[in-house]
Amino acid sequence: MPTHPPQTPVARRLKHIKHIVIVLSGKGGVGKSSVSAQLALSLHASSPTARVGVLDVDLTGPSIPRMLGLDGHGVHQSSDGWVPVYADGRSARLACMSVGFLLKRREDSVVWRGPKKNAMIRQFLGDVRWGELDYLVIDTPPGTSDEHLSLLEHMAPVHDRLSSIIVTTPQAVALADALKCLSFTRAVNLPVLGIIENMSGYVCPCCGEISNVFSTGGGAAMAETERVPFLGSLPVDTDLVTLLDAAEPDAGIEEPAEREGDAFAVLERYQKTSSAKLFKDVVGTVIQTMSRVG
Ligand SMILES: Nc1ncnc2c1ncn2[C@@H]1O[C@H](COP(=O)(O)OP(=O)(O)OP(=O)(O)O)[C@@H](O)[C@H]1O
Ligand code: SF4
Repeated sequence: MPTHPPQTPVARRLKHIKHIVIVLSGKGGVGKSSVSAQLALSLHASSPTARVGVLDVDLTGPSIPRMLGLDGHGVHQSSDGWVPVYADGRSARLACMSVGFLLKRREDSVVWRGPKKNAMIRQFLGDVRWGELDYLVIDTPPGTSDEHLSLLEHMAPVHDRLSSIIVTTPQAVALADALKCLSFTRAVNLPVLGIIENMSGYVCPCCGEISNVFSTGGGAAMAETERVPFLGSLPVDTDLVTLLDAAEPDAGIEEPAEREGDAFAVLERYQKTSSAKLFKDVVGTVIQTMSRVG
């Protein structure tokens, strides 16, 4: 009788997740977290039944809770592990987990050495009750650090369901770092769904016209040279900043039920931004490519 190797806690937890997308960037501040948040919001909107999770492993700079309007929420520890925070309330189709939910205040910082970060990542992967998901989006720290290696090591049993997206801006320094990221994915045999060029031009808040303030097209050129799909260009969109950065927790609101309103507002308002319209095409390509990869 053939014997199967015992499943690791991570493999057991991630058993019912169809696709896992790791979002990477070579440099900080290029919009990796906002792309992760938009990817989750757009995948959620891509079908009335899509179930999406977002895991924020940017341990020293967690911004996903704020971007999804979930700041101030806490994580519930059940007898069967951590229950993620749902951005869409009882529909429970958009689940989120971040170290940000474990900090007392948003300003608190995480000052951990490598082994503690590794343990936290293992706990995130092995202890969160995601249930059945179509997509799990993982936001990572900039560059390729210990966190990335821990993540891939713990997820080795589900490697066949992993893929990645690389986010860059058009500037030469960002592109050079994005290239390092691409070389990392090749070294660890991680499929790349494509490259996104963020902050590529500027959307005029008056007329919606896109102007090229800095150079654009570097991401597309890099994708062509490196024979990686180009997923699209996202301009600087002031509506997006207002939405993702202004989801400040209201000091007067303490009840979780009232706080839930912030997340619903983000879900609704995002779909009205010009970024959401552009991102719809990105997500269409991502879904198509993912079905070929994993
Ligand atoms: N297309 C865009 N239009 C306007 N603002 C954007 C856009 N993309 C990102 N931003 C803003 O730029 C800032 C940095 O973005 P974000 O936090 O996503 O970057 P990051 O690469 O994840 O940074 P970190 O180094 O913290 O990991 C945020 O204030 C975000 O709202
Ligand atoms: S893009 Fe159009 S509306 Fe916007 S500032 Fe220029 S001219 Fe005015």
